[in-house]
Amino acid sequence: TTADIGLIGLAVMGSNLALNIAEKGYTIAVNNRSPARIDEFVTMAKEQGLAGKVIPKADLAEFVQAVSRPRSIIIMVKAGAPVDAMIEQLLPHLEQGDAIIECGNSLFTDTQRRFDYLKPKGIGYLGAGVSGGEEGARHGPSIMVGGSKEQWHNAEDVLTAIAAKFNGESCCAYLGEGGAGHFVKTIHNGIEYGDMQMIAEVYGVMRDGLGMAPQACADVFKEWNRGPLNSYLIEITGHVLAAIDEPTGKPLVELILDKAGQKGTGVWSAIAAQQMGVPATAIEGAVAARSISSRKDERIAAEKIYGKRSAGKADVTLADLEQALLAGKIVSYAQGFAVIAKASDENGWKLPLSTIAKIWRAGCIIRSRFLDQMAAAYAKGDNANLLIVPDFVTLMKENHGALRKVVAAGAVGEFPLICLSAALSYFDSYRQAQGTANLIQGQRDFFGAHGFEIEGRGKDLHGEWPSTLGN
Ligand SMILES: O=C(O)[C@H](O)[C@@H](O)[C@H](O)[C@H](O)COP(=O)(O)O
Repeated sequence: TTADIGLIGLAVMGSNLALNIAEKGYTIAVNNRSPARIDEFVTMAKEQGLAGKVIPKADLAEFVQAVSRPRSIIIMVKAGAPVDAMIEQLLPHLEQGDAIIECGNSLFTDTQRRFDYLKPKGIGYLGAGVSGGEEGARHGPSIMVGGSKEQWHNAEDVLTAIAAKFNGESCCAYLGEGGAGHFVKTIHNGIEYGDMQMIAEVYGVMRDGLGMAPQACADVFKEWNRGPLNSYLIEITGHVLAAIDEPTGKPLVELILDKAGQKGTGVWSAIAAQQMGVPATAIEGAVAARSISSRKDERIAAEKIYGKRSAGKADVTLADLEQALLAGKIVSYAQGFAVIAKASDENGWKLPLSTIAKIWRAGCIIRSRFLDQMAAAYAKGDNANLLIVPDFVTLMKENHGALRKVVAAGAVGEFPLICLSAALSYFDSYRQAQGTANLIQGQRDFFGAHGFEIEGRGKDLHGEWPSTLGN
């Protein structure tokens, strides 16, 4: 028998994807740098009754031969140089029309480069962003595919079959050429950062401003998961806050060190937004908050200098916090989708915003009921900023008051609300017809003759500025 598809890289995500593929009835050839890991995988497949669908091959040439042509070979190795090394190892064994499907968290410019490198060799390259963590990979992730359209059709059945389903619809789609898939995954992660940071900021107000214990906070998040905030991140927040550390019997969350890790996709999404001139303050705020959190010693020292926050009880209700979170989320998604829309134009990807919202409704980390509303809103046509899409205008009008109240209480109450306040200021800037950049234009012209525009008079005008020499 030959395999329908091949997979190299049997670490957690790779082996779970392979088991998912076998479970969906496809025969899969597997390979891994260390042969021992292949044996472990075969044992796992046996335990799950899937061994009949697995063709283990330690030798790379034999592995490639075991996959039916035109071949689709998934590689699940560490992002960066290991991907390029894997491509070079595979190339001598591949034939015209075969394709490599790279499913790691790769930087989209690397994916674009690899796509361009392999195209003249007649080898297809698909950069597929896979979201949903270990559980998602095993039982149904969200899959954002970019690259060679022809080879996508070769792998389409398998990838759509293994992906999560929302109302029976697969959360896997082809999004565009080159690095389109990995770009969309990167922005998914940027939005994920924003969601997580806003949830953490609200938890901070509950803990320090309303004196709530972790279990009480957990109960509130469980309640919110039955409402408009229904989402995977709200759901797991309830579980994390309710978890008890067995050895001590204490709430686990209170023992976890408050230093957030980050592997890079948040930074990539913030950089991409900046480079395209699309304001993504919520994503940038979330990245910055993780960086600040990592400076634990500095924070301890600074608290000694300035003292602990002293402002007492926060003047907000739980309902305010729920609405503020919803308003903050709308702004963060508006920013994320604006970045995607701009990247689509700049790269000629024609990214289908409605489809992206659709494939994020299940399987991925940001999956939520909210995304179903967004898919419907974007299906109505224009790629406008979410903040002016009718359905979301109503939601924003109903909820920005609470965001304002929470951010104001945060400022007075000495709560660090980097993300929520960034979202509010973006909203107020975006809805302000007459802003203050006129002064900046004057200042730029004053010190650098950069020019300014006066409507009806001209674009590159200059002021007669006094000299400041000697001042
Ligand atoms: O969509 C997903 O399944 C996750 O986003 C996944 O890709 C991974 O968990 C993040 O990359 C972690 O990112 P950080 O380490 O940067 O939080």
